[in-house]
Amino acid sequence: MTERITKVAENLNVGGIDTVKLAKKHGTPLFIYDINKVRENAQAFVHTFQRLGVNSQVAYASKAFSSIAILQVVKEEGLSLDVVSQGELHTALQAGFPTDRIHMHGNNKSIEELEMAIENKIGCIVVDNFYEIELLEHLLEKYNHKMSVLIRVTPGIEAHTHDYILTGQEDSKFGFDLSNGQAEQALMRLMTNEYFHVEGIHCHIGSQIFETTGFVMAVKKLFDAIGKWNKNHGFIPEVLNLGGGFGIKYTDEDEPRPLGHYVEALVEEVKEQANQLQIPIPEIWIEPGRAIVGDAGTTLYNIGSIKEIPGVRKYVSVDGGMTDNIRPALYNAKYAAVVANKVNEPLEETVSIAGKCCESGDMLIWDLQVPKVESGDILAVFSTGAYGYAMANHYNRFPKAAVVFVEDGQDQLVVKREQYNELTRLDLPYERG
Ligand SMILES: Cc1ncc(COP(=O)(O)O)c(C=O)c1O
Ligand SMILES: N[C@@H](CCCC[NH3+])C(=O)O
Repeated sequence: MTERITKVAENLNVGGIDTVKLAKKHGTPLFIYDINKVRENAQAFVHTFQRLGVNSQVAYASKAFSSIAILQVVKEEGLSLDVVSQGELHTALQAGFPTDRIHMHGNNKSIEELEMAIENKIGCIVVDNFYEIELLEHLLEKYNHKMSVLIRVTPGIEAHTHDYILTGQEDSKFGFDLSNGQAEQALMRLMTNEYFHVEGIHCHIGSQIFETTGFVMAVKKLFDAIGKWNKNHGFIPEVLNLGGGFGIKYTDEDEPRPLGHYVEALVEEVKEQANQLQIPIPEIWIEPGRAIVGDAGTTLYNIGSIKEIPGVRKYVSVDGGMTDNIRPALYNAKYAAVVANKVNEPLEETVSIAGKCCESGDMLIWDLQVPKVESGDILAVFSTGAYGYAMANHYNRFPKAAVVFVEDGQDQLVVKREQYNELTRLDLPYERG
């Protein structure tokens, strides 16, 4: 899939390391991240902004994969961070992430979450709804703290992606609607309260989007509003946060643009629109998650049972599934994979890769071309770095997989495999009477 994933001798090699050896050393299922690829993805965004001479922040959307180690890498690359919960903020603090570069999202932020954000003086809160404004009005006064905020708006854009990961359309649980005036009401309420510094506007149109058209349309819609708000309230945004959503390659059917291409399209449109309105070019922020870590991740599984139904299908079961990658079951997401210990062998058969959960829908890949597979082979599924470990669950009480980073020929365990006693650590015995 990437140039770093090479076929050396008989085995698949990722980041300079033989994946079959990694599977033996760390066990399976195993997430491996090619850290040089993470760095390369981050810099593709950062360098393009620098080349275009625009002030920017590239905030990693940590929902894609949050762990102390990955946030340390992201910090080293100079990115900012998007968190959507106390748990994600806690992880960021544990990783020593500079709090002034943390932005908080959420469509139902709790008092505790907001207090944690205020107490840690995070860089900004992306305000989502009127209930949140009310909570913040009380809390900021109580803490006597002035908070930088962005107003999250829904621009009414239907990007071309799966319905469940669309967010910019009018009928959405996120943000203030632009067309019905709610966004303007929110702006006025925030601008007239001394505890808020309204830095700008945020919008996110969805995830795994390839075309630049949706992003460009969103910028146009934002500037329509800015023009109006400028006239009505003298509002000039210092920041435009255009969210994440930049698509990556999962299979050969996907044709994403180079990451810098999305930045170029956004910057060009923002510059043009700002010039038309005769306002200074705002700082442009983006929030990629998938595009930073997605194609840097590969999952290794051990192949166990193989069931052939003559004339129908061959099911090849692996020792993970919807517990470590729920995306195929949830979004019908497609993945590419190879048998890691047989990468040089000719493709001989078509099989379907099943997970081990007690669900017929727990299928990772339908109709995959492979060499002759046998129990004990190692399957490597590509581009699992985003929303894989992050959405892992305990269905059927399977422990969570381990995560290993590979970089310059070295491997490092960064998230331990969960143990059975950890699965029951919150359980209390039943006591009658
Ligand atoms: C507000 C917001 N920002 C950023 C992201 C990251 O999206 P992606 O991982 O597709 O870049 C999401 C998720 O879709 C999001 O909801
Ligand atoms: N979790 C989703 C994307 C939604 C991202 C968060 N808004 C996925 O796996 O594709």
